[in-house]
Amino acid sequence: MLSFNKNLQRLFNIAQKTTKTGVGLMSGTSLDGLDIALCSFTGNGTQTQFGLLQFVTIPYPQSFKDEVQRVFARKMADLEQITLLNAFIGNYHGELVLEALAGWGINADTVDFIASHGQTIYHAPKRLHQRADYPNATLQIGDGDHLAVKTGILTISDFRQKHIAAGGEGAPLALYGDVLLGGKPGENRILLNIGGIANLTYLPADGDAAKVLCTDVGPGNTLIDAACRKYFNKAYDQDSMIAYQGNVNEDLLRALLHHPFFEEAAPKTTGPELFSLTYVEQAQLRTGTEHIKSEDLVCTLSMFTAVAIENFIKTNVRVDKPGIFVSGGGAKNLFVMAHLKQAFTNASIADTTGLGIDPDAKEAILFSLLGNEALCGEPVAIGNNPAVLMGKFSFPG
Ligand SMILES: Nc1ncnc2c1ncn2[C@@H]1O[C@H](COP(=O)(O)OP(=O)(O)OP(=O)(O)O)[C@@H](O)[C@H]1O
Ligand SMILES: CC(=O)N[C@H]1[C@@H]2OC[C@@H](O2)[C@@H](O)[C@@H]1O[C@H](C)C(=O)O
Repeated sequence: MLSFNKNLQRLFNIAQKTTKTGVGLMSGTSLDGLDIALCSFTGNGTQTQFGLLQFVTIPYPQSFKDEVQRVFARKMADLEQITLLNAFIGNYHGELVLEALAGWGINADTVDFIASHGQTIYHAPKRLHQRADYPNATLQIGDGDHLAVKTGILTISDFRQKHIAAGGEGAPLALYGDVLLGGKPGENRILLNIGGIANLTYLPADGDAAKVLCTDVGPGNTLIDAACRKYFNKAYDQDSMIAYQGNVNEDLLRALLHHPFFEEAAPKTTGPELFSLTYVEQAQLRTGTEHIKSEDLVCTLSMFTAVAIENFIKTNVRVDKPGIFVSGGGAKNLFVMAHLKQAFTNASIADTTGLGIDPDAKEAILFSLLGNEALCGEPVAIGNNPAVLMGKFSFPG
């Protein structure tokens, strides 16, 4: 009798289950913590029935953030540190999953799969590295084998490489989930995620997948957070309290908005490799605004995020009365949200709660959904994005 690896038998059994339970993990560019979403899935593709069973963000200790910051978005970094972190993060994320499951009173044996994004440490689309002989590239660490062995749960990880191999920039992957969960016939919708970087998916009212647009649009919270860390020793500008104490410096704002990224055709991606404090300091030097008050700097950076989003939507998504649904930590940035509401008086703007999606959980849900597709889906053609199933399988035993 033909015998084969037990892991493959287990994989086959999970893929055939009518309803699957999956854990989605997202550790974003803000480095605030690990988002953990426990979801149930029946079916796949546009027929997916999905439920968010539990969600938690487990904050990272400062010591861990400091260790990741040593290599995060840096052109020059310590190769040993990257190697150590790759194993460490995989194992650490496994521990955090076990902690979350224990907190929910859920036995790990009842979970069919983990879908893990890992931690992006460098994102290098060709538009950034500009080296003709090299492809688009991106690197997420926190190896899936460590998660699988730590938790005993089948783990699917490293989703972005297939996207690049098939012609994409490795991001944003949000569209694969947004199309399945967020579209509504008869409504033009924009699903805007304001994380470290801001990205959006435009879902047209006629449901035409060819017209769907998903792209990064510019900085989200990354510059605001970096300035808060440097000048106020705070992780972020809670409820925009600092921004509201300052004024926008119009010269600096104009200089910040002056970069070829904003003129490039979508879809396009970016990251803190470009939008860093170095970018801001160069703009300050050009405009002689190095000595403005720190409150004015945070206020101007908040306006930069808001205006970059406004400009993108007004130039590229010219539809009447769109419904704009915001997710990510930036949905709580009062200053940015107030500007968007003022800029789009003909649109309805709310967070994604109205879609039945917890705004903080959206990206973790996305990865659980991509995991479900990796197990039992079909490649879907959306806009000019690669029609591929993404993710690599790691077995516990
Ligand atoms: N109450 C609040 N007021 C203002 N900003 C907030 C608030 N709560 C969260 N944020 C912002 O949201 C950020 C975290 O957002 P989120 O978790 O969506 O980022 P991420 O998932 O790491 O990013 P990305 O999607 O780019 O990978 C914080 O760093 C902070 O800037
Ligand atoms: C390389 C990378 O990690 N990109 C992230 C980042 O955070 C927001 C934006 O930049 C987006 O392009 C992407 O994440 C989301 C989950 C995505 O792929 O849709």
